[in-house]
Amino acid sequence: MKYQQKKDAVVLLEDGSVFFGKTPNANSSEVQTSFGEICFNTGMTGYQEIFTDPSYFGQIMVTTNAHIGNYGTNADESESNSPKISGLVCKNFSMFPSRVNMDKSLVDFLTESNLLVVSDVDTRALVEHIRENGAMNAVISTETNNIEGLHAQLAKQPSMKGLGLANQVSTKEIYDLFNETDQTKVAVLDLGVKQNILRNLKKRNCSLKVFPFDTSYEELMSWKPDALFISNGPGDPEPLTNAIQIAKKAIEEDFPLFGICLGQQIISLALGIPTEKMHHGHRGINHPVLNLQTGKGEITSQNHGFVVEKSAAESSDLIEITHKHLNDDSIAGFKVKGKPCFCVQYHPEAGPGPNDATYLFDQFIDMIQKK
Ligand SMILES: NC(=O)CC[C@H](N)C(=O)O
Repeated sequence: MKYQQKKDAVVLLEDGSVFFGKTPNANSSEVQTSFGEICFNTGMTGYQEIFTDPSYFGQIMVTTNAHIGNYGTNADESESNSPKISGLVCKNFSMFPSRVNMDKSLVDFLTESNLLVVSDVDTRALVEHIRENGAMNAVISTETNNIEGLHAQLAKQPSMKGLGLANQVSTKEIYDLFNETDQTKVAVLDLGVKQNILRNLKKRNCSLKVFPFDTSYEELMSWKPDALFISNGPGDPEPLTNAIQIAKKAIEEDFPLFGICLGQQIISLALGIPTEKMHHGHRGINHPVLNLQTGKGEITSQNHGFVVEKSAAESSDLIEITHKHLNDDSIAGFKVKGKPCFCVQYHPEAGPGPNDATYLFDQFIDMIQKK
């Protein structure tokens, strides 16, 4: 058998808390260790989309759904070319997946990318701990007898606050996604873009050119796009000065601009409205949002650990807040007054998650056509 016996493993948090589990995929003769910021996702399904979402780069994912891996993986369902999390912590990890259209087991999918899985963890206690004590760095390891040594190494890891990570996940080369029937040229600034965003734009007859995170505004414009899109992505938005400059120029020049998640944070910083680190973030597929323009609720997919500073957003006369998160009243979306520019903190593309908010892509196309 390819994977023999489960080996003991540990989840150690920055505050010294220790949770024990087993790993189904560590090489039995080697020690394996991985660092990252610990976070949890409450989605009951969609683990492959979550693990391959580039916004999770640098994070160890705890899944609250008790069964992970039971429907395997399928190459068509990835949000990028490989898993992007730093490691997985779960309760029950299935070694015997079953689904008609799966092409690989989750254990193979993750092991091929050298990703450590720690299962059999009391994830309810772990999640409660993160909820109460906030986001922090953690290490997962098969080195269960060296807690002190691991803790010393963990103390040297950088904090997620202040960390720019788009350079780790953005495309290295410019690439095109064209359709015969394409009508609208959209330049995508790739800070870690999810495939489902590109699919949603293509579905609406957009010709896309995807640019690396450090492309200049002038180079983006030299393609003569009709609009600009700033993507989701990992890390703190604040160090992404080039992206912030691009948003600033687009807004100044009345150039159509749409941003999702990290994209919203970048647009906010471009307007001088600061962002801040949240206590433990929003990550799941049933986050309720109120659309303040229609008065309707939307159930949304979310994945963010930073947020636009609420008091600064509310007192800014540059923006109109269009969406609010119904759990904590945080800023879920805004538009820039008098400019063809809007953004949301959540994921209208879903992947995974509900499709309540896909109208935002239509709104983007309408905005471009009006312009
Ligand atoms: N999904 C995203 O774009 C996340 C944005 C940012 N990295 C955050 O955690 O808030």
